[in-house]
Amino acid sequence: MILLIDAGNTRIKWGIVRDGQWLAEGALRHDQLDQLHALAAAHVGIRRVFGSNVAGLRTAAGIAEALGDSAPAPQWLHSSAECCGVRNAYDTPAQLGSDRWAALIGARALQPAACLVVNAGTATTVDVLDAAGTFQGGIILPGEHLMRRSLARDTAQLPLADGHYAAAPRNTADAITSGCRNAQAGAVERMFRQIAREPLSRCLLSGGGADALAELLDVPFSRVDNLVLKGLAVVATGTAAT
Ligand SMILES: Nc1ncnc2c1ncn2[C@@H]1O[C@H](COP(=O)(O)OP(=O)(O)O)[C@@H](O)[C@H]1O
Ligand SMILES: CC(C)(COP(=O)(O)O)[C@@H](O)C(=O)NCCC(=O)O
Ligand SMILES: [K+]
Repeated sequence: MILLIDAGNTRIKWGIVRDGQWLAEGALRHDQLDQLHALAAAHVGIRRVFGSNVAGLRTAAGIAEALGDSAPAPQWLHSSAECCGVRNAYDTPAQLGSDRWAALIGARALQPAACLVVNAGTATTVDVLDAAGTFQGGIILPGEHLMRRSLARDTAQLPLADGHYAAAPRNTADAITSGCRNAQAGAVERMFRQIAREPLSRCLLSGGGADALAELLDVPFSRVDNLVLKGLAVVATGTAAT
């Protein structure tokens, strides 16, 4: 049994796999890390803890401390030039966020064709994976919530809006929500042009903001829950868990 952890800037996602099957999955806020101990203790036989952490050294230390003696010490994925059939063309491969790297590896295992790997979290990342399995590059933009928060923080008149999406918004809250969501969808649709002509090409959409984004997208896509965890399972076990 393996405990997999995807520590992002907003939430810590976790999953437990045994013999290629998911036994349980969930998510914690950063102030709920202490729950990890009970979680690990409830699954007797965890032989490895493997994760991606883009939330800083304090989070890594907090996770290790919270697990305590309930599980082995966590090991963390580092982005590299090649892993599980995926090649990393980043100028400095190790600089790529390990969550992006895990998601690319998970995507390749799910879909052996050109694909756009979209992770809509605190930040939104949109990464181009070609048909040969090479990560060609990708973009980072603020996620929808972060966009909305930045408008509230750095303008005099704009509130922290929780409006509805509209094609032609007629009030401030809807204008902000729709603008930020259009920015997300527009970025994905523009990046998709790079692979649109490839056979069977599509987007794989994951992350806390994926459902909102999916409602708007005008390109072929599949929703995949916890793609980062799925990629971590591939790295840890050599195959995709189901
Ligand atoms: N209903 C929603 N609509 C749009 N975005 C959402 C929604 N719910 C959550 N999110 C986004 O999902 C993020 C949290 O998702 P998650 O994938 O766990 O992020 P991270 O990996 O950065 O911790 C939030 O910061 C927010 O941007
Ligand atoms: C882009 C990210 C902030 C996304 O983090 P998240 O929104 O999932 O919390 C993270 O992948 C990161 O810190 N990357 C390092 C820089 C890079 O990938 O180039
Ligand atoms: K992300």
